[in-house]
Amino acid sequence: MTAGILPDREIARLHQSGAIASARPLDPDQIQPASLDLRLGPKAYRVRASFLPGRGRTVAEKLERFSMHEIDLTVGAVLETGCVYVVPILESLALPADLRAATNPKSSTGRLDIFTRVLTDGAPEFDKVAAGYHGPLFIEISPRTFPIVAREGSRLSQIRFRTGDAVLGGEALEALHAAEQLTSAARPDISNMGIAVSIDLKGDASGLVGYRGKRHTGVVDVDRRAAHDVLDYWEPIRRSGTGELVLDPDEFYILVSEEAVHVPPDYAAEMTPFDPLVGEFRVHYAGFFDPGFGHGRAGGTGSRAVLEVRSHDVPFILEHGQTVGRLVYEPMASRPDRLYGLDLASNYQAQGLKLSKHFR
Ligand SMILES: Nc1ccn([C@H]2C[C@H](O)[C@@H](COP(=O)(O)OP(=O)(O)OP(=O)(O)O)O2)c(=O)n1
Repeated sequence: MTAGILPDREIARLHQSGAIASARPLDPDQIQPASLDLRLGPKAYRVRASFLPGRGRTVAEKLERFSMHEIDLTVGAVLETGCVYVVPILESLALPADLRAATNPKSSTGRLDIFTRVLTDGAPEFDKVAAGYHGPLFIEISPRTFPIVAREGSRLSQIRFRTGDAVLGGEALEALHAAEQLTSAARPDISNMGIAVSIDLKGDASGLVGYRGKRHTGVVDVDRRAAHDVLDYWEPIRRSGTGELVLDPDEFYILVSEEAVHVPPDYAAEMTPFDPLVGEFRVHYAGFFDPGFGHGRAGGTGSRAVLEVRSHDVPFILEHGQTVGRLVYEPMASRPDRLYGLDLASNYQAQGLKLSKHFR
């Protein structure tokens, strides 16, 4: 198979062959152009603290030691901020030896500041699924800003499957940018680490720059769209005279990229946080960008990247145009049948500054 990220059709094939098994039939829109959404199983475990199983150990073994309480998700339950939960996922894997995977919170999950990571048996790291992995998947969930309601079947994270190592280096990325214009920056900073994405602090015509999460709000139901009023959960942030924004330590911000970004149909991208050694702040969740995101023929012209930003330990002054992340591009093993924004109920195509789909 050609090196790269597996498209929708190949993910469906993995499901048919049993390499992706599920306790329930897949939801009709669960397979995305370059990823599969993972669904919560019927039970959550409230654990004392986050953990990794480590080599040779199963997550179930560790849950026996660290679980404080079991929660029934068949009827839905509130997951509180500051608490850590582990939930067995409905899908499990029996990957062929040449296929590995990576997981990531869905964009909607990152925008709600729900910290999630996926665990596999024997894993020394979060969010990486070893080539040829056979076994269950578990998700660790820790809501940071808003308490949430989740239930069996809720989709908080997603998985991408890849073969080989085909991430584009600096020169290949320069060539792709010359052919396809990956960001709207006049002279983008391109390196082996990806193409730079910077922050917009000028805002829209009304001067709106972003949002800061409120504290002590009501719950957000992760399965309900346009169900919550923005101002009950978010404080709008307006442009300042100087074009700076001081990030309060441990507050959560939704901001937007200065550049429009573009993922051509034969590629997928991933945003990586800006090197935190350079600053005390970081784009917190970043995430997967689908083939077709921001693509003109898929109705995406002008799509910006949404940036979930936090400062740690000290207040940090962000300035307009500062680099906050990098988009790393990787070819698809073959072109997906469906692109983001085309034939899909895509929530964020052609977005500007956009909160998650749960708000109206
Ligand atoms: N920091 C990020 C991460 C992603 N995206 C964009 C690019 C993705 O292609 C798109 C959708 O991402 P997900 O599939 O993760 O999001 P959801 O599944 O929540 O949304 P949808 O229902 O639209 O697929 O959001 C973004 O603007 N900013």
